Amino acid sequence: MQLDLPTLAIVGFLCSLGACIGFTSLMLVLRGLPVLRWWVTSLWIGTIGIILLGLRNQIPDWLSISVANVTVTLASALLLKGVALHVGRPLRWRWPLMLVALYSALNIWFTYVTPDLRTRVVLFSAVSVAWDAWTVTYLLRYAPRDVRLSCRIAAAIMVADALHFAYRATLPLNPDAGQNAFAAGSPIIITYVAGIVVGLAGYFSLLLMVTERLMVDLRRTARMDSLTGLLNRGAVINDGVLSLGRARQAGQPFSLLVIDLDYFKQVNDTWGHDAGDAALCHVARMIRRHLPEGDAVAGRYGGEEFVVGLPGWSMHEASSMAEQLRAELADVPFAYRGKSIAMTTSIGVATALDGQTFQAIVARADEALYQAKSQGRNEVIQARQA
Ligand SMILES: Nc1nc2c(ncn2[C@@H]2O[C@H](COP(=O)(O)OP(=O)(O)OP(=O)(O)O)[C@@H](O)[C@H]2O)c(=O)[nH]1
Repeated sequence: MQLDLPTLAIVGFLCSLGACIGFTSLMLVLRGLPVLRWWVTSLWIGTIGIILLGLRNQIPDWLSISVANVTVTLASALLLKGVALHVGRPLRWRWPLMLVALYSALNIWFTYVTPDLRTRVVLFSAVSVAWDAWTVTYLLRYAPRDVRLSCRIAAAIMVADALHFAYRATLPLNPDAGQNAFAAGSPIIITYVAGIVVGLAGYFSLLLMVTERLMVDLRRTARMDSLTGLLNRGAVINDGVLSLGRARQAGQPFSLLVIDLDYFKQVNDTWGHDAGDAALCHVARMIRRHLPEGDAVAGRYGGEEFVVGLPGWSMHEASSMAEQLRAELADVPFAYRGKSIAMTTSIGVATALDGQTFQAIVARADEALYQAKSQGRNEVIQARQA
């Protein structure tokens, strides 16, 4: 088998083209994922650059050298923009464009002013290492915890890419290479093969990042109450059980509130269902404001019923938070489209007894809540501690 440079260039081009087609299809299917737009644009522009580089001696030099190199480095800038967006640290154009401009100027200088292929090869490798290092910094420094694994894998692949370019940068320095850096023989062939392998791994790492992000979003959506943004019933039970377990292990108390709006049917009947929805969101916001940092669990347990789990909180502390919530809601009418909607709430409070399950604590808080309802509503009642 003959592994010559033109053959490897064609293989590289075909891989790149395949990635363009694959990622463009993915972008069409996952409409609305902005990072994919950056990455797909980067892949197409990079592929155009590879085509132009491959047409050396068949098209004018200004196309196969200058435009081709600028195009390839622009593709790296677009990839970086996508990565920055993916990790939630959008990057301004100014610095990437300055690197593109600096590299382009040097490339043009060593093509037309003092032509030197060896310097151009070193420059190309150096700027590729710079892009890799910049992108790795974003991936490792800013990746949110929930998508960190795929970002770390992508960073590792980029480090491999940087290493292969660093090695390639040393090849023209070999005295045997003369003005024809590509005459360096098998070492340059090895870097081309490595480039193709790392490139393919790089495409998969982009796919991995997109997949992990989608999985995280899917899990979050499955756990969320779509109206209020709090946890839904299933997630409250799931997280509540875990939170109770952790509190027990740490020898801490665990208290729980069940909050139910009073005469909520009347809110719907009087002001309309949209106003009812807005009122539920208003209560959710209020609950969120009162939540302590850390392990607390808050969710919508039923139609107009909310549950708040408070690990480390005693009955006394939980009751005083419940009283603040009740008073705040009763004292400040909810403003909705110029209307003022008065609302009150009844709250049951319970603290975990020895060995009691999460659901059993909810049931005890629920009993206290119904006592509050039967006593006239707008009240906080503590569950019996026996
Ligand atoms: N707007 C809106 N209303 C809801 C939602 N879920 C449940 N409800 C309404 O909440 C009301 C609950 O009514 P009831 O169970 O009679 O309770 P209530 O009127 O609050 O009376 P008490 O709890 O006894 O004070 C019903 O009218 C439901 O239609 C929702 O997501 N949005």
